[in-house]
Amino acid sequence: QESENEDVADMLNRIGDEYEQVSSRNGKFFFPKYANYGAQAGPQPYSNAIEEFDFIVVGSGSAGATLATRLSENPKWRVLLLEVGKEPSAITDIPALAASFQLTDYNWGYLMEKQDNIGLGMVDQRMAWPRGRVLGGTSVINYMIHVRGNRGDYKRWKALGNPGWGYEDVLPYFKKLEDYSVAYADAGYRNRGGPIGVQDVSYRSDSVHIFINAAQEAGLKYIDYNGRGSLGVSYVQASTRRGRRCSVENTYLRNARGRPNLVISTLSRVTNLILDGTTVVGVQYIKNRQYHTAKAKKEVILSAGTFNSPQILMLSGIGPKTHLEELGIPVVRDLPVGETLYDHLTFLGLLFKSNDTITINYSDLENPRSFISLVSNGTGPLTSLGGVEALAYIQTNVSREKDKYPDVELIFLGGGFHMDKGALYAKTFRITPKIYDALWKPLEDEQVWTILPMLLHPKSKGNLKLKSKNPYHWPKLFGNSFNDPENLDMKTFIASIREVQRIARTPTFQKFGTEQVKTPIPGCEHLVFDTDEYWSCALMHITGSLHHQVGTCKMGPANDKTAVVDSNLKVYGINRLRVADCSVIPVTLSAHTNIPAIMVGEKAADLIKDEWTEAEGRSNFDPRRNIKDA
Ligand SMILES: Cc1cc2nc3c(=O)[nH]c(=O)nc-3n(C[C@H](O)[C@H](O)[C@H](O)COP(=O)(O)OP(=O)(O)OC[C@H]3O[C@@H](n4cnc5c(N)ncnc54)[C@H](O)[C@@H]3O)c2cc1C
Repeated sequence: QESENEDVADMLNRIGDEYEQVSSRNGKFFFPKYANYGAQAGPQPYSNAIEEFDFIVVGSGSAGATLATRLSENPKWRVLLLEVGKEPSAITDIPALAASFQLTDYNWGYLMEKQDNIGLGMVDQRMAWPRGRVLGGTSVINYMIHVRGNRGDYKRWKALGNPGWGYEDVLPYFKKLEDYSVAYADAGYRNRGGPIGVQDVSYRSDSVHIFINAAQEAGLKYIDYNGRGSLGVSYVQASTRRGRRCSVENTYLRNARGRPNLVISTLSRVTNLILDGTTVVGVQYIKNRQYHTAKAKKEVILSAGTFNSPQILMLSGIGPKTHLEELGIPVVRDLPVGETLYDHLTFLGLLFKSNDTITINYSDLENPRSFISLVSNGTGPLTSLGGVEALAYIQTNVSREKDKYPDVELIFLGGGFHMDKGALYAKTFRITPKIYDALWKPLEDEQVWTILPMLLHPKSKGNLKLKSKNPYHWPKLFGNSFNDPENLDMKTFIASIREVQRIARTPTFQKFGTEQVKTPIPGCEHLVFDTDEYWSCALMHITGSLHHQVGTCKMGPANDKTAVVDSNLKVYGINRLRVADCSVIPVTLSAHTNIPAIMVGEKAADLIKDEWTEAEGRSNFDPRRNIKDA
């Protein structure tokens, strides 16, 4: 089911789908025709009052909630935050349950389009591309791995022609957002007192200590990967406080909610921008099956995420001309929206057995005492980030970088998909029952740990297109993975598998009888295990996404034909419109993307405050004060 509410979708389809200019008491607006059908049954075109705000932020995820919180620090500005999802529940704060929220309606449930050389071991050959649809967005359903990325990532970002986005520019925001308490920290790069807690995970299996020692024995340095450099190994750092999730909802937003100038509207789906020529004057959204209009005196900022910000732009006539014309959407501005999409892929089948009891004991999670430890002192098995215990950043021998720069992240799990007997983890990755039964089922009672190698800088580039002009239809998401002309993505994966094998062969691991699981993956049995050909086949079957898609509203200078926004996050050729979320990130990052998205939200707030405070004339109000409560 590609539309999450067929009822409304059908109704919208019945109404017809021409676009037209609509006059209202507030002037002439550009609406899809189906927005203006007051005589028919169903949603009405307007709620009674058209409310007016200074700023409208669309989407309350990692970037949007951060931005709305910071903008509403100015009591003179009225800010509207629109979110299609509902409120999260206290259960989402429990780190060990992270994976389970993907199977709830807190997840949009997007799927990558079928491709013939990847996802062969996944249901319908389609990879899961989950996204949070809840107040707080994906920060409410993610795994809470706290990573900023490598200095070199931001060097590349700036070098593409984006002043203000180099490492020295963004570091103050990474510091501002955090409140760290990890034991091993590169103190000059860290900060206390920000909204997002950063902790070590209190619960660790024996296997993670062994991994950390073995990785060092194999030559990796122990590091604070959020410090000056990120090549090396470390216990995972978690976006938690007292062992519980720090989302942007329960940190930034929850403290800002009492402000009379911040209006938060959940269950509100923005369908399109309202344009007066090429100036954005507001948005149209559906709430309670009724159309509403909100006007923005200053700006609209799209923070609907990598899939939905480009969707809203295109539904509003801002996007690739030919594509919009194919769908019958009148073109307001021809821009390469959706034409860049990078993702982080991971190989799911690198499993190692031990003859000693060293891995996570899954039944600890179900023990009532674990719940008591979490509630009473924020410790215990339930603080585990869904089994993620350590990270290592490596540069494989096929990397073409001259500088020291990681090309793969190794994610250490002190367990694996076998732990829940196929009930959850394998399902979230859409592994077919045939593959689960062959590879993981025989391991259900064994001591098994897993390494997920994550390709940091894929050479393949995907894209996003609209399926139709119906706002309830999912956009089409093309990963286009493993399609780089030199096959470097596949080669880097294979090189990383060799590195992991080297770590597993260290005396430290061998003391525990460590042995790679050699069960052939169904579909690859005809190949000799552990040859490059075997791993290529395995990669085509069980490589999954780690959900770090970026780039669909790419930032770049005016002469960059792939750019949608400039370095101030402004959409080219359109007035009073910015995008602030992962979609603007123009490069692959050596990071998971929650913390970079919050950084984008923080920086967007300062860009906007600077511009409008200047315009309004400076007053005693200091828009950059670092409020204590948020
Ligand atoms: C399962 C999973 C695990 C992850 N684990 C980690 C991790 O451990 N560490 C990490 O750093 N990153 C992780 N990530 C990635 C990271 O969480 C996301 O990249 C980041 O949160 C995205 O932030 P964003 O602001 O771009 O968008 P989002 O946080 O996705 O926010 C977009 C918001 O806009 C809303 N929206 C969309 N369309 C509309 C509309 N039309 N009208 C109104 N509202 C709308 C959405 O419902 C959503 O709330 C994970 C992602 C997933 C899916």
